[in-house]
Amino acid sequence: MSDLRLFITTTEKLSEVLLDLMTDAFEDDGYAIATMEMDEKRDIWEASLYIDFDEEDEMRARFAAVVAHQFPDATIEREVIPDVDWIAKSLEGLSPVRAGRFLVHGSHDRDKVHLNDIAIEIDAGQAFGTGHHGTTAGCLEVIETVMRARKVRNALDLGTGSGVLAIAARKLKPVPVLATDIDPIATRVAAENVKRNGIATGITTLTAPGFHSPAFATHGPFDLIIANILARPLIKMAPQLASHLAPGGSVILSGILASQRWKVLSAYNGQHLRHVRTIWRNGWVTIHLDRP
Ligand SMILES: C[S@@+](CC[C@H](N)C(=O)[O-])C[C@H]1O[C@@H](n2cnc3c(N)ncnc32)[C@H](O)[C@@H]1O
Repeated sequence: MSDLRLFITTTEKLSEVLLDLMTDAFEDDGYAIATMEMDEKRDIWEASLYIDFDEEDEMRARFAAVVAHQFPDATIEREVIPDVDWIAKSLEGLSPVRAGRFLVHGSHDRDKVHLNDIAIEIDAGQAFGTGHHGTTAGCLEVIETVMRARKVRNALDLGTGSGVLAIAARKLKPVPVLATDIDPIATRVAAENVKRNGIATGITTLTAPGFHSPAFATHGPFDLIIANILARPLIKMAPQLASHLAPGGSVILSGILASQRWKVLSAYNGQHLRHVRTIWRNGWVTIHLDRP
């Protein structure tokens, strides 16, 4: 388990350069690497390397050597990572989460919704997706950007979990949304959450592994495909996902660790999709691509 974080404070652009250098140097040794936005307005980012206490001297020297050429003036700072009680932490994940105009909140926080919020009510339960995870929040942010900027006539939320992203898309624009999950419990929870959010029609929930159902052909091709799963299945399903994307369509991928970003990007570039933007949150990335 990592106990210590060594990090360099930088800007968004330079954090990407640092991430590449760090990935090349440390990924094969199994070290966790992350870039995090600390202050959006002032463009302050941190590029971090997670290590054990007893290797601090050695790893600090390696880190300094890796960045020395391109960042000769970089200061390597350190932070001790406190022990976290993850069970307590997950139960505590009940405060509302803001991502763009979306506010994802539990039923006990209805009074926290402001006039201009697009509120999504999800209680922590048996399916993933209360908005607290960096991947969900990243997807919400990109959904808003895409649906405002592009002509989206229908959407697919693959790996819907609690249904949070499908609900978000439908609340932004009254387009048909197909929400699927490999797990029948998730599909049931998603359907309940759709109703609870006052959406009577427009979202179809379906249990299916990957693209294995004729429903994808019936409902597709899609102008927007959102898939917050994990890097490995996303890489594997790149050809199928691309084949269900309409011309000019957009794709939002998440569940990807920062260190896996290039592998996912190259799988989707291989399907002639173009990288538009990456959002980094707590070591996870959300990738927005489109079909030119
Ligand atoms: C990280 S959760 C994402 C939930 C929600 N979309 C969100 O963004 O918060 C991933 C979901 O994908 C589902 N999943 C995993 N592999 C899948 C597959 N091959 N096909 C469909 N769903 C899958 C899981 O059951 C889980 O509910």
